[in-house]
Amino acid sequence: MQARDLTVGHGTQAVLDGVDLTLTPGEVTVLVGPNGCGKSTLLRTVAGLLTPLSGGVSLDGESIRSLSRRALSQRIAFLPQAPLVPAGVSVRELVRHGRYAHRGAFSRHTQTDIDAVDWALQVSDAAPLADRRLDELSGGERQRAWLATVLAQKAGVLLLDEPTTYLDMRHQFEILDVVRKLAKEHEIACGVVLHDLTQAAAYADEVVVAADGVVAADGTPAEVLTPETIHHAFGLEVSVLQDPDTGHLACFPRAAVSSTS
Ligand SMILES: Nc1ncnc2c1ncn2[C@@H]1O[C@H](COP(=O)(O)OP(=O)(O)OP(=O)(O)O)[C@@H](O)[C@H]1O
Repeated sequence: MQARDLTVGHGTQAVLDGVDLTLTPGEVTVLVGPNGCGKSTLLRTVAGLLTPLSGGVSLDGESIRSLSRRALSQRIAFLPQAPLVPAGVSVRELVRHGRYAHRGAFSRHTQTDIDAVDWALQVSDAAPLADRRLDELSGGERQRAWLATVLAQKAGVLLLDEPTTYLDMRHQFEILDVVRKLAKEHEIACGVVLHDLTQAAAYADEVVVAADGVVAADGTPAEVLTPETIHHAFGLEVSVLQDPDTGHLACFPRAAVSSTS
């Protein structure tokens, strides 16, 4: 997936300008930035849910504007930040909806659909919840059900807006492990919004930092997650240290800039 010279926003109001973004099969790209900088707006735009103010998005060289909604859903799976919870729907029924793009509205589920739903429930650790009603689950349980739904879509591009919200620490890491494994083993191009810079450093091949209406930096975690860039984007002084066991970077906040100046 490629976005070139993209301006995204709402109505006539631009939020991010001049964005070049490439999501590559087999790689996890993590989008970070302060609240309100435009991460969700960008993700929704490359998912085809918002029209860019200028520029365009293409999949394998084909503009996404030329694709029908169904064709787009076969190729791009998108998990929004706070999906609306349908009343009375079981987790398995919800996850089955993830297969909608692959079958007609009135056709029956094939064995491929059933296998995809079972697999998605399994890898999201949502299988024990399959027969529970979605509106009766905790925030974290519900998040795993939603994740299973987009995984069942089996699209080549996976876009996740803060998928670790509500999850306890173990499930946060498990979900990010699943995302990374999917990218590496199934050649899926993953774009993920995260707030935790240490998680971004551990799971991203590429980090994109949005701030002040533009992409302020992009590159590998080591190139991007520097005290200078973080200071510029978040107004926060941090120490960036390397975990001697994993080699991953970890960010330790020291002080918000406004409180030290
Ligand atoms: N539907 C909308 N209509 C008008 N403005 C919007 C709409 N949705 C978001 N905005 C505005 O667009 C800007 C970017 O919002 P967006 O949700 O993309 O930020 P974000 O980086 O994802 O934030 P957060 O980290 O808080 O989730 C904000 O100023 C927000 O108020």
